[in-house]
Amino acid sequence: MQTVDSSELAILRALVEGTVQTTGEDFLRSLVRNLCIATNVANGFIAEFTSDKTRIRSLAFWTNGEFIDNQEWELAGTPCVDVLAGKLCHYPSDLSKIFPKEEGIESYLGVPLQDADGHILGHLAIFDERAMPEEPRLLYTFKIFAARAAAELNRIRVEELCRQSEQRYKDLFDEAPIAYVHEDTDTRFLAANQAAMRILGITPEQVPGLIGSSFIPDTVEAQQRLQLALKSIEDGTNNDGVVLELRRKDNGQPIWIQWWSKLDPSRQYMRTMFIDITERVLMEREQARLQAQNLYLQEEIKSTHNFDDIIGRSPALQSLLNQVQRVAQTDASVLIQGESGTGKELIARAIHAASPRKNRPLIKVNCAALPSSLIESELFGHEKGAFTGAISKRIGRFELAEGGTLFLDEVGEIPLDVQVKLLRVIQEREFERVGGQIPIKMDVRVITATNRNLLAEVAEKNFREDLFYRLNVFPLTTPPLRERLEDIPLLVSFLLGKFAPKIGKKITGISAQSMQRLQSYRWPGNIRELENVIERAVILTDAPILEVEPEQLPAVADNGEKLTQTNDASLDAVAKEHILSVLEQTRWVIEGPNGAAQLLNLKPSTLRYRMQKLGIDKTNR
Ligand SMILES: Nc1ncnc2c1ncn2[C@@H]1O[C@H](COP(=O)(O)OP(=O)(O)OP(=O)(O)O)[C@@H](O)[C@H]1O
Repeated sequence: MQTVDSSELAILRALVEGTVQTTGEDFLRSLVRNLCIATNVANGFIAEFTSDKTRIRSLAFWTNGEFIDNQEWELAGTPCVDVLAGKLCHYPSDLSKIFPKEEGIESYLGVPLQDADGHILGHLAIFDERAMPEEPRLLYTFKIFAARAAAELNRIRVEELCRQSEQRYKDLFDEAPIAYVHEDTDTRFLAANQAAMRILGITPEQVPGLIGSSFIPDTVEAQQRLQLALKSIEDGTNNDGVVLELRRKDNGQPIWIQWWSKLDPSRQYMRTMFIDITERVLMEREQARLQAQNLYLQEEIKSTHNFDDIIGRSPALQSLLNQVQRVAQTDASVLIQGESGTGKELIARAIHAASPRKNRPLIKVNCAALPSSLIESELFGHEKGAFTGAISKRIGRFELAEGGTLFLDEVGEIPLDVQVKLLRVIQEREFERVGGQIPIKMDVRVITATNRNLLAEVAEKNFREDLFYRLNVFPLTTPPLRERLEDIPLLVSFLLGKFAPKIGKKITGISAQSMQRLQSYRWPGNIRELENVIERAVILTDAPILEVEPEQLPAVADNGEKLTQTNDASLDAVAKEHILSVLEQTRWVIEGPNGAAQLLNLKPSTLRYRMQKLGIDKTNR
């Protein structure tokens, strides 16, 4: 055993030097050892009580100049019982007589270690085989050591509580279903929880230093949203969270989040929370698509209320219908060529109706009725702000036709730049909205029709050859009416059944002479013209047997072209004259307050379509 420096200073030095450098277990060992040296007692220990307070467990144990392993022992029958009761307890001699269990031990000095609230944290004790007289210096020294020991135990306990609470917070942060990110004020990531990493498609290694704004795609709309979001954070008005569009880091997939961000009181970093609302946004998009489709289909029902069966038994028509039946079962692109009014649209609808897509919509785009600048956005839709006038997002016809068929009528009118895009879309089966960057997958069958000679347009470089072959996988030609004159009686009876009740006339048939007249006419306007002639005759007739007078059929040149007649009274001719005179009057201005469309009370697109149909072109004047 070491000799003791008896001065108070030496004791305090032993205490300070023995414990100042260390914490935790080392501190406790050093404290016990120095306590024994300072008090000149052979044995000492610091211990804690088990949670049921029946046993005692040492944290540091010094015996005769060395540490021994920590141990646990029964409390009952030892002087430690008094210590647990919160008392300092000193047995200067004869300890083993009072506590027979402590055989060979003569003296004992123990004290409870308490926190500021009086809770017992542990127990410090020294004991010896020699007597331990009750000297003030001994008690004084002992109490100083005890105070330090209590402070350290308290510190250890608080540290443990902090560690547990931090762990709880970390678990909560990590495993919360809501995404948490700590970012510095430049949106550089400091930490991200598991939900955030899962939503953003990043790994823990990628987190430090990632820039939050790098998740935002470079589209007008997404960037605008970000600016609005940042502003609302600055103004403190983002209480409901802002919706942001992001791209996942791992696969570039678009995601939408509802985002809250707040500057930490330290102003060093931002506490950001978000939830994944991609599913909701996609559902809303689908809902918008369905609403637009619904609207389109309602219009469609109105405009096709006269849609009826295909009438005719001529071999030319029957062979066409045979091909329709066959091609309908496939997904092949079909190009229907034929003169105006021969029933191309009817055939397109028949293909759709006989195809496996029949329960999905057939969406029609009349490419001639649209100004070329709008065709692209009509077909593919556009994002808000994609171009001047794109005030809100628009869903294109390809999207409306999802799962069904898109019928591009007058496909020869599509401008060359849109032809390139159309070709790519048909090849890759995906497209982007104008001004958008998200590729939209599509499952759409494309049927096209034209009354132009598309091959000649290809030769003239007005139509892309590659697109022509893409569209013309299965070519169909609708025969002109003059090549199936034998269908005229059937068509006439069908048309009488259609118009007479509508106009309110009782007509039972047509005179043989009139029928003969109809069958010897060349029908340059085909069935549409026949419809017009019959409708007009029904209006004019009062008898139950319909008469078609020679003057009701415009004279036709040998090549099938209508002869220009000064007294041409057909509806088309009258309409053409009227439109021409209005156009002259507006100096060929179509749109705007003084445009021809306004004067004729038509939509500009409808007027353009009619002009095209009637062959009205400024360059021919
Ligand atoms: N075989 C037929 N039976 C009954 N009606 C027909 C038949 N073919 C065409 N029609 C009618 O003739 C009119 C013109 O047909 P449709 O619009 O399909 O022709 P189109 O070739 O597409 O014309 P355009 O090239 O001018 O667009 C429609 O009212 C249609 O119902």
